[in-house]
Order: sequence, then C-alpha cells, then structure tokens
Amino acid sequence: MKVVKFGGSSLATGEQFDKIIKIITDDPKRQVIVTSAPGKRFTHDTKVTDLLIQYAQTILAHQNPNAIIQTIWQRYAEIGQNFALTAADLQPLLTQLTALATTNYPSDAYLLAAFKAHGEKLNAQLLTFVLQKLGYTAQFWDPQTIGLTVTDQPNDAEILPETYAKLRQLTVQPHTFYIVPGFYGLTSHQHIATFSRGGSDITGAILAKGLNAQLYENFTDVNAVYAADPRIVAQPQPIKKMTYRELRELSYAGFSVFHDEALIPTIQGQIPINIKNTNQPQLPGTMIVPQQQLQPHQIVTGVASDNHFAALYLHRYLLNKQVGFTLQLLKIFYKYQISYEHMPSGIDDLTVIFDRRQFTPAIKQAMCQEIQATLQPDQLEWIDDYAILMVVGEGMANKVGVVQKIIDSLAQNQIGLHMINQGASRISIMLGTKQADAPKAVQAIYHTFFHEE
Ligand SMILES: Nc1ncnc2c1ncn2[C@@H]1O[C@H](COP(=O)(O)OP(=O)(O)O)[C@@H](O)[C@H]1O
Ligand SMILES: N[C@@H](CC(=O)OP(=O)(O)O)C(=O)O
Repeated sequence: MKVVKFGGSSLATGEQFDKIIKIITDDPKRQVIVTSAPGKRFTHDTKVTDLLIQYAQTILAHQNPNAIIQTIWQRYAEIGQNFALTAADLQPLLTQLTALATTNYPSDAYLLAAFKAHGEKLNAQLLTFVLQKLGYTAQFWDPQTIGLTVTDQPNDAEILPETYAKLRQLTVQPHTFYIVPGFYGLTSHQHIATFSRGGSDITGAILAKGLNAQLYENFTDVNAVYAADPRIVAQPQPIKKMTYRELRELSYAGFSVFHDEALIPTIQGQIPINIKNTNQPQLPGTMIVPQQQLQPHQIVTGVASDNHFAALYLHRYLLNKQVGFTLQLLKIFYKYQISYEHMPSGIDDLTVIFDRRQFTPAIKQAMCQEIQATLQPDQLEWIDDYAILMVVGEGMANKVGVVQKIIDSLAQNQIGLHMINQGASRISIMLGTKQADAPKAVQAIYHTFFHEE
C-alpha cells in the first residue's frame, strides 16, 4: 500500500482533480490519499488557506463574513461542478464552512487553527464525494476518528506518539480509497490544531509510518527536487536520488518543496519517499532513501537559502573563562519561550541564531534589555538582516577542500560571510550572509559545484 499526498497546486481546480483521479486509479496500491486545501490556480491567485485566515480575521474583528465565505465557497463549488455534483450534494460542506463563524473556541489561536484546517477538511470530503460519484469506493478518514493526536500548540502542533498505536489498528480494505485531510490533528482536549504552514506533507509522513506503507508519494508541481530552488537558479539539475538527512537539511534551509518536519516520521519508519509532478506523473521524480542506499556521485547534492532568521551577537572579553554565561543567556531565552537554531562561538564572542518569526518588537526589546542588564556584554548587536545558506551532500563527508571552494566562489562575487559552520555529520556546511546576498551566493555556489565538475 502507498500513501499519496497531493499539494495545493495539485488540487486547485476541477481539471487538477481529473489528473489526480487518473493518478490514484492507475495504481491499485495508491489507497491512502492525503489532501491539501485548494492552492493557487495562477501566479497571483490566493490559496484557500490564506482565504480562511482572512475569514478568521473577519470574525475576530466582528465584521460581516458573507463576502469572504462566498469567495471561499466558489473554490469548492467550481470543483464540485466539474463532476456534476449538485448544490444538495455539496450542502454538508457549505454548512461546515458557515458554521465556523458561530462555533466557540478556547482561544483566538484555536479559532484560527480550526478555520485554517477546514481548507483541507472540506477538500478531503469533496474528493470523497467526487470519487463516490464516479463509482469508486471511497471513505473520508477524519483525523479525529483515526486518532491523529497532536500537542496543544494550536498553529504549530507536533504529533503525539499515541497516534501511531491508533493508526496501527486501522485496516485498509482492498479496492477502497481512504481520503485524509492533511495539515491538522486534534489535541487531547479534542480541539483542532494545525502543523506549521505546508504541513500536509507531515500528515502524509505520519500516515506512511503509522500504516507501514511501502512508499510515500508526494505529488507537487515540479518534476523533481532540484539541486537549487528553481526560482533562484534557472534550470537547476534535478536530483534523482538523495538521502533523508540531505533533504532534511535542505528543506530546513529553504527547499519548500517538502516540509522539513515531514522527514522525521519517514526516517523513523524507514519509508522511502518519491516526490513527483501531478502534471507529469510519468516522470520518475526524486527518490528519498536511507543513507546506505545511496552511492554519492557528486560532492554537493544541493544548495539552499532561507531568510527567516535573525541573530544576536554578544561580545565580552574573557567570555571563555566565565562560568555560566551561556546558561544565563539560555535561561532568558527560556523565559521568553524562544528556541534557538544555532550558536556559533569564539573566544570572546557568541552569536545566537534563531527563527525571526517567533519575535514581536516588544519581546525583542524586553529580551535585549534583560540580556544587557544580566550579562553585561561589552557589545550586544541584534542582526535582523540574516540569511542562512546550506550546502549539503553525502559526497562531502570525506572530501578535502570543499569549504575552500565555497569561500573562493563567494569571494569572487564580493559576498561577505557572517558565519560558517560545518555540521558534525560532515554532510552540510552552513553559511550566514546578508539577505540581499543570499540568492547571489546560492547561484555562485551552485555554478561552482555543478558546472565545474
Ligand atoms: N530545490 C527545489 N526543488 C523543487 N522545487 C523547489 C525547490 N525549492 C523550492 N521549490 C519550490 O517548491 C514548490 C513546490 O512546493 P509547494 O508550493 O509547497 O507545493 P504543493 O502545493 O504541491 O505542496 C515549487 O513550485 C518550487 O517553486
Ligand atoms: N494548506 C496548508 C498546508 C499545506 O501543506 O499546503 P500545500 O500542500 O499547498 O503546501 C498551507 O497552505 O500551508
């Protein structure tokens, strides 16, 4: 049995639904289908998830939601009409969409989560109706009834381990499709909580592990995972095969084609992943496999960059001899519930790099004041203009001179570095640059490793 996830672009229109139905009916092993919410139909279109966020904001502002409900509803109705579903057939979906406005939620954050989750919840039910109308046996698997249980973080939830025991009890009958909405689960108090944005990939991975699928197929709108983001490098090289840990590092640093957290269940379950294009399903796509199944042919597999970081730089003479400095610093981070990503240090200085999206201006100011007062650094600098680049490859592990090549290519392009750090696994090198330099840096490194070898 295969778990198959379709991204928002693959489910954006009736025409796209036609393609995905052809895909799932072409292979009898494609039985568990995970849906995203309808995505963009054209470049400047709005994803249904973003429309649902607008709907939630309308309710929170006590404004009339009729117009936004209509806009959202049109997206589903259009798809339904493609399959001759009647207004009566679709009524249960419209009822759920409008009921969102009058339901009680434990907090505004849970309200937002429930609204967002309905993008996938309605789409999964719509696909179930369509398949049934076409004469297939299809069943909607509600995350609540299958036991997809998550932590109490309404918009950034994580899966709880008891989910897997529940999933193991499910049976997949032959000749039946099971349609599961991606992106959310239920907390132990039965409130809807979503994963972070792009999180339908995570649902697919959880199901693939929990049901012990032979393969997790992830259908999107590109032919493969490329060695660089195609929006940064023109016609980058497609990657045929890569390891879980390579994709995890690259997704973490900007390869938005697959959610970095979705790698974890697949690694735990050792489920291979195949990333494929809904619009060109005959192409092989990219296979993601365990380390032992890959013989690296080149040094670098991919180079990624992401801008959602910021850094705090602290300088203090004799920092190396001061007991408890880092402990005090991390206690302040803990107090403000801020997680950090990396902490490169020198003799007299320390940089903490974190996800900028965790901060409000008020938290930033309060934390800086407290760090200044408690630790009295000689210098404290907040660096908002921070991008992280990740150069990744299993082939880098035993190779001498890779760092030199990277630095030379950046120097030739007059790109300065905030930081350079080689991961303990030796399959990745992380670089910090100014945000404006990041695309140029990706291009320079890509061309060094992919055009000179
Ligand atoms: N290295 C990469 N290889 C392929 N696509 C990438 C890469 N980095 C970023 N992307 C982007 O990821 C997009 C697909 O992810 P996403 O929009 O989340 O798809 P979906 O709607 O199918 O979930 C591609 O259209 C592409 O612009
Ligand atoms: N619809 C959600 C979750 C998701 O995974 O979407 P997509 O498959 O379109 O990236 C979002 O937009 O964040």
